[in-house]
Amino acid sequence: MSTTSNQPIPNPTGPSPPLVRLVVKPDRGRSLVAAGPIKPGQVVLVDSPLILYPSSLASLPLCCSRCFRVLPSQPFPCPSCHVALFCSPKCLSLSHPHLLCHALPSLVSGNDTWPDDLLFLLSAYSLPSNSLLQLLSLHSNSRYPDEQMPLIHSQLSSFIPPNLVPTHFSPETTSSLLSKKKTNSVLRGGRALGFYLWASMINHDCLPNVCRFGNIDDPTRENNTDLIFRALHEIKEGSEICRSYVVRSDEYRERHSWLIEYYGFRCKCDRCKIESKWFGNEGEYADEEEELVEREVNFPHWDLLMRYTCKCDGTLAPLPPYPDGSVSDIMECNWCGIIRKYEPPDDDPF
Ligand SMILES: C[S@@+](CC[C@H](N)C(=O)[O-])C[C@H]1O[C@@H](n2cnc3c(N)ncnc32)[C@H](O)[C@@H]1O
Repeated sequence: MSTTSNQPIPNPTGPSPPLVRLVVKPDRGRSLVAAGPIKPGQVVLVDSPLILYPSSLASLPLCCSRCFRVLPSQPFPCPSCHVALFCSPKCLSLSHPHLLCHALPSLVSGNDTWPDDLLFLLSAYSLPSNSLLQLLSLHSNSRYPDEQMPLIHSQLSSFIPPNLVPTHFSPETTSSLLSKKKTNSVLRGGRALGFYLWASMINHDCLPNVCRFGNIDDPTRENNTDLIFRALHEIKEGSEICRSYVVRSDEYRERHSWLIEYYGFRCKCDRCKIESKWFGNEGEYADEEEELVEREVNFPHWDLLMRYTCKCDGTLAPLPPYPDGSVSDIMECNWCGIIRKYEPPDDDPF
């Protein structure tokens, strides 16, 4: 059962009309579903970051503070803080979050306990009010430790001059912002963390039907910080769009602990229903032999898993359909970038 939301999905650089709509499901909250039939390889969603900020102080000398590409040998320093560096006059002119800019000289020379959280908070509080509220609307299932909150908020206050105090600045907002990090932040290129409003609405399945592309270092993409979601196979109208929050080749037990720890839910997808019974889990199978028979004979998802798993453990998705609408049989890995023709999996799964 689901409730249709009237909330439109603005997707300026994505498919038009949008291929997804937002619904609310009783067991998992906001969810994206296919607004019509979706073809294998089709771009389902393109999402730009609400914020993107350096994941640590160590990232600052390595990457552009605007686009987060690796810096050239002659970068352009920020004329205000002299700490942030930019890769081009264009990125320099677009600059970086104003509160972060103000705080960076003290932050890099100080000895704060939580510099990474301060980088996030200063970037978030620099957002225009409506974007900050969008960030605050994201789901979270963990609370920042209450005992650390007064200290981190007072450290944060010391970096914000009285004339720049943002509208929603308060210990409650700070606490709420920090609680969003674990469930929603996306690491980009190992050096920046981003929050993406619509991508954050995509729920999990251990047999996902979309995967995420978007190499931040791709020199051919102007919007290099966008995330692009492509369909792995055909998706029927009304079906939920799901990505995998875990490494898909991981065993049930690892997937289960990760999902509980980071996302606070127990996955009940078709794959988990079967694998949870395997030997060593909560299992029905009394011994390893019985389990191996089950894995080889009765695991209906083997072909699906193999077809879309690259040797590097990344996910393979078909290239977007050709202009005439025909589907490509060329697969691209979202992790190592390899492009190869679809090869049927070996017979022997193990
Ligand atoms: C990134 S958010 C996804 C959007 C979220 N449903 C919302 O309402 O904003 C992740 C959260 O969605 C829920 N979720 C995602 N996939 C789920 C699933 N397969 N089963 C149950 N809950 C799920 C969990 O609460 C998880 O912490």
